[in-house]
Amino acid sequence: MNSDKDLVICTRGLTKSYNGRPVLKSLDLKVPRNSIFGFLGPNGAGKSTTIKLLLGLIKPTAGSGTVFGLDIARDSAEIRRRIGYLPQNPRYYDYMTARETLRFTAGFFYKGPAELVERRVDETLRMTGLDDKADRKIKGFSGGELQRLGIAQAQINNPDLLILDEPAASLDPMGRRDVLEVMRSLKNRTTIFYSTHILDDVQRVSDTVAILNKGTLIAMAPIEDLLTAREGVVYKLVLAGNPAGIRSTLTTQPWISSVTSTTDNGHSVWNLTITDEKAAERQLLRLLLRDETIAVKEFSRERYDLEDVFMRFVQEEKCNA
Ligand SMILES: Nc1ncnc2c1ncn2[C@@H]1O[C@H](COP(=O)(O)OP(=O)(O)OP(=O)(O)O)[C@@H](O)[C@H]1O
Repeated sequence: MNSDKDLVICTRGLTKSYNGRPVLKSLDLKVPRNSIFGFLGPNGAGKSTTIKLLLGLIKPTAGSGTVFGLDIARDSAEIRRRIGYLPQNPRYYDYMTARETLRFTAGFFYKGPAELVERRVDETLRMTGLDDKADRKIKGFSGGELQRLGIAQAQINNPDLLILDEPAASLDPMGRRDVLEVMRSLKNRTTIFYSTHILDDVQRVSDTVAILNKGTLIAMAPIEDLLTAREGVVYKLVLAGNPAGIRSTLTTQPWISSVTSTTDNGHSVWNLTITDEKAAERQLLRLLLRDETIAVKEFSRERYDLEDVFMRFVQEEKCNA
């Protein structure tokens, strides 16, 4: 696990209530430096509330938090100075061009001689793929272009942390792909904390994910761990021939915890749950190929879809409620 100095955001017991109704319940969030951290949850889960607390725009009812080690209640002005923020519904002056908009933003957040500012505006337009639209009025921009402009604005002062509230929610597949691509390309420059209710986006772009449901954090882990750790790694095999011999060989391997089987079109379809992945990589295929009474039709390592993981966590929450 990360030590606190590797964390850009760290909250402890962070809680927010409105009129006595808790909408965020004792949140312990740890966001590692240089991660693309997907903050996932359905509508109303408390994602925007968390972001507003981190930015110091609202005060916690209980608990505390730090961003860059600075206290979110006490040092919010300093925190905001070092953050780039894209709100859920950004507003633009649509009579301006993209370049004029970024110059305007730079006037507030990027200090330096005019030449340097101009260079930064150019660089930011390039980074967000807007260089060929730089001098067009925003009025005709697509949703995806507007969101990229929003990321460009948030990025103008080279922030140490970008906070994006639902950056791709309202976009069509092309717009979403472009926005996710821009986020991916910024990974080595900054930490990105973004909220979303779209599982697919998290799976495509994040390296770490936290799942929030009804104000409660129900999971937080590197995405790979979340996708594999719940039941161990599963290999799927489709075999032709007589599998009796290989079955008894496999069930005695200490690195296989279970074998379930069905038949499909006369073939045996097996799911093997693996407890030691390295041992499986070394031995499994070799054991199968050694058995001449079977033919291996299919051999694959199954990945859980984040949607499965999410649904399972949410189900468990309901059961524990
Ligand atoms: N100022 C407020 N007064 C009362 N309730 C509020 C206030 N702001 C937010 N809430 C409630 O807090 C809950 C969490 O809202 P929040 O906006 O944080 O959710 P979210 O996860 O960002 O959802 P969405 O994706 O729909 O924006 C909701 O039930 C919302 O109605």
